[in-house]
Amino acid sequence: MTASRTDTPGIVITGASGRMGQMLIKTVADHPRAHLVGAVERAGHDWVGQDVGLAMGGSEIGVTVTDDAAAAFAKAQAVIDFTSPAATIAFAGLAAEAGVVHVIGTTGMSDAEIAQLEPASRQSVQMRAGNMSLGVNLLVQLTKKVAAALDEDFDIEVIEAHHHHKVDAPSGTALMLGEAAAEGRGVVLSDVSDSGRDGITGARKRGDIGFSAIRGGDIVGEHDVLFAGQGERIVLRHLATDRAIFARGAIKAALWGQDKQPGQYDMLDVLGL
Ligand SMILES: NC(=O)C1=CN([C@@H]2O[C@H](COP(=O)(O)OP(=O)(O)OC[C@H]3O[C@@H](n4cnc5c(N)ncnc54)[C@H](O)[C@@H]3O)[C@@H](O)[C@H]2O)C=CC1
Ligand SMILES: O=C(O)C1=N[C@H](C(=O)O)C[C@H](O)C1
Repeated sequence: MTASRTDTPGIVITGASGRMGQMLIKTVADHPRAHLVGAVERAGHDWVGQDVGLAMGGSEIGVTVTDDAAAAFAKAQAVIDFTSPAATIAFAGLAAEAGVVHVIGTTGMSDAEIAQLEPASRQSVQMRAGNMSLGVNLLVQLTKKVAAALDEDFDIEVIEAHHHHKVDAPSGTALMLGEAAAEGRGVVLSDVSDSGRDGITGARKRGDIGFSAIRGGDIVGEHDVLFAGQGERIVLRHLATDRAIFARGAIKAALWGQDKQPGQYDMLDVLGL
């Protein structure tokens, strides 16, 4: 990791010791147009008080891990947050108070939890996406187009696979793809969503959008959108093999948000898709 220019936007990473936290710290520290100003972990975590570079097993980078998010945010222009729903709701309020861009990658949020983010977005730029990669966001647009072109003779199924540590299902990406398919078809996802099939489920209902989740090993993230018709199938697929794709997208969003008005945005806004 090299020192980045300090005249570039300063970024705080929350959940610093996590899989995404560590990837983000490396990617920000090496980024030519951003620099790391803070690393936040939950109170009581053994990284708190340590230099984040040393805690990650590398060389010192001069940023001490803290559990004082408000103090860290006060020194930053953007916060990149891949943590948990409860932490993200708290960070949204703190980001609004500090007036910094809040990039949210956390998934597994209920509709009620998502609604709790809105008040903060009146005072800060909030960019939230279940997947920050260019490839998945392109796939979202392709899914919408294919779903709009086909009728209900084609059954839509979203199939995802992730590592065995993942705690939420369907994945945030699967839900983005399901929403895109529903939008293309002109229906509301919650009216047609079918997930967690088990036992005597009855025949598949025409028009449903199904979800299946695989969990195993170190799979970074794989998503198929299957359009299954009579005598033919179309499969749109994205395979993530490196978490760097999510980190690069999150930093792009943090930089993009610097001159935007407060409000809620997604990765399609950032990428102009
Ligand atoms: N939107 C996207 O592109 C992507 C989203 N994700 C999502 O990001 C989230 C995190 O994923 P991972 O890094 O794999 O999980 P992880 O479990 O490895 O890391 C989460 C980190 O957040 C920390 N944390 C929890 N509460 C906290 C608090 N109050 N203050 C500070 N830190 C706190 C934990 O201690 C942990 O270090 C998940 O919801 C996952 O689905 C993951 C990859 C890509
Ligand atoms: O938890 C993960 O790892 C991932 N989560 C996101 C999701 O829920 O879709 C994005 C990516 O697939 C990795």
